[in-house]
Amino acid sequence: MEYKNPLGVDIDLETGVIPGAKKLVRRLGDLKGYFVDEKAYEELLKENPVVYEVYAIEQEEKDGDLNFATTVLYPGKVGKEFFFTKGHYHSKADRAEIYYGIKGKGGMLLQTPEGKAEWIEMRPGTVVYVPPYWAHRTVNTGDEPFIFLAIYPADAGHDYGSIKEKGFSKLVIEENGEVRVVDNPKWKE
Ligand SMILES: O=P(O)(O)OC[C@H]1O[C@H](O)[C@H](O)[C@@H](O)[C@@H]1O
Ligand SMILES: [Fe+2]
Repeated sequence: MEYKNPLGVDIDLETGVIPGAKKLVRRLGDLKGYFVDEKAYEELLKENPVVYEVYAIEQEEKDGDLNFATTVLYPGKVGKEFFFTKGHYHSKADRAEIYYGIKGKGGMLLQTPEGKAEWIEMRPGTVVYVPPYWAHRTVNTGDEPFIFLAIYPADAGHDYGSIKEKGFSKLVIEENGEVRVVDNPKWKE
């Protein structure tokens, strides 16, 4: 039997950086078609800001193993809609996930394949359980970076297709200075 080495790393709780992790950067340009207000999207695209960064420690895609990653989701809006992560189902759809809020303010939109949506607020210390089969997207509803940790099965994979095409049935927007979760007018069943 060949054993893997255990690993301990310290997440920088101010910046979300995991030393030695693989860094992924997603700019607004990587999120084409994701926001409802296309005019506001094109306007902000001139600056093409970084929307989020992911620091991941990933293992081979094997049953039984675990990956973990921090995400630094920057504050901002496209029209009324707060910045969010793409959102995905797992390729192995029955794989669950755990999120843990580290810094800032936001939440998670979850959705079943039938379009039933849930919104869970997250702040530092919040643990969110993502059950099998639910798509999940995080949203920054504050004015500082929203940083969280996620732990997920190494063989879960990311299935972006249906969210990219259809979006979530709910939007998280700012209206009169308040955070609102409203029906998505462009949602396609
Ligand atoms: O992949 P996205 O939907 O863009 O979300 C960004 C990332 O958020 C978390 O860190 C998850 O653990 C990652 O698996 C995911 O890739
Ligand atoms: Fe996931």
